[in-house]
Amino acid sequence: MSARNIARFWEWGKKIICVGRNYADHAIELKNAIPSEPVLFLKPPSAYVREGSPILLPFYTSNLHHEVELGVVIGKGGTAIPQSSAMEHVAGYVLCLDMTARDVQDECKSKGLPWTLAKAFNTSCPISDFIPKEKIPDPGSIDLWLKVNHIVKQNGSTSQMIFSIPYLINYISEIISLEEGDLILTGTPKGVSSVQEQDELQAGIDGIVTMTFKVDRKS
Ligand SMILES: CC(=O)CC(=O)C(=O)O
Ligand SMILES: [Mg+2]
Repeated sequence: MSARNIARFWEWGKKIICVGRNYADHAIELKNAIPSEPVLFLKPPSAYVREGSPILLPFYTSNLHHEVELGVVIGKGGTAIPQSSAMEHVAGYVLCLDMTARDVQDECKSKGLPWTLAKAFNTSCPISDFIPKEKIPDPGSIDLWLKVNHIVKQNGSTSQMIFSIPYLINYISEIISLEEGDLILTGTPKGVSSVQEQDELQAGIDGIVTMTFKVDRKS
């Protein structure tokens, strides 16, 4: 059997752990409180979609939002990983979209229900190519941007994160053991907005990666 290649981690079927409300400006734009501890939720591996395939609009939403986020790919698993050694567990990064059916999420929130339908549907996690760790020496200070049909909607720096990557790795791994190939989505800056069928989403980290996805309806 050939050795597994971390650069294709999305094929391994591991966990996708998402952090919500990790940027104060986004929490404020959605009228959410600024959290004192990370807000966590999960996506299944079936949420992954790669360039060349479309983001599919779920039939039950009329308000699908983009959220551009930095994804942290775990290279070495662990439980209760100390912040001081957390970065040793990182293999690299991907640029991610946390596609969110906002109307469904609002309804779930008002009824006290989990966000699964809003966040975990097929194609809800578009990702870029794998970015080796060495290419981003300081992941706590990079700019993420996203355009819809060539118009800039999101442009934020990971320096605005409320909880840093080492803090998140420690916090998450105290509760959910991390494994090689797991992905952590670290939250989105402000500027989320609605997308429609046939829209083109482009996102990037300057000088590092860009990615383009079309929005479509399941035929
Ligand atoms: C309100 C949200 O959808 C939380 C989230 O995913 C975020 O990135 O913030
Ligand atoms: Mg998000």
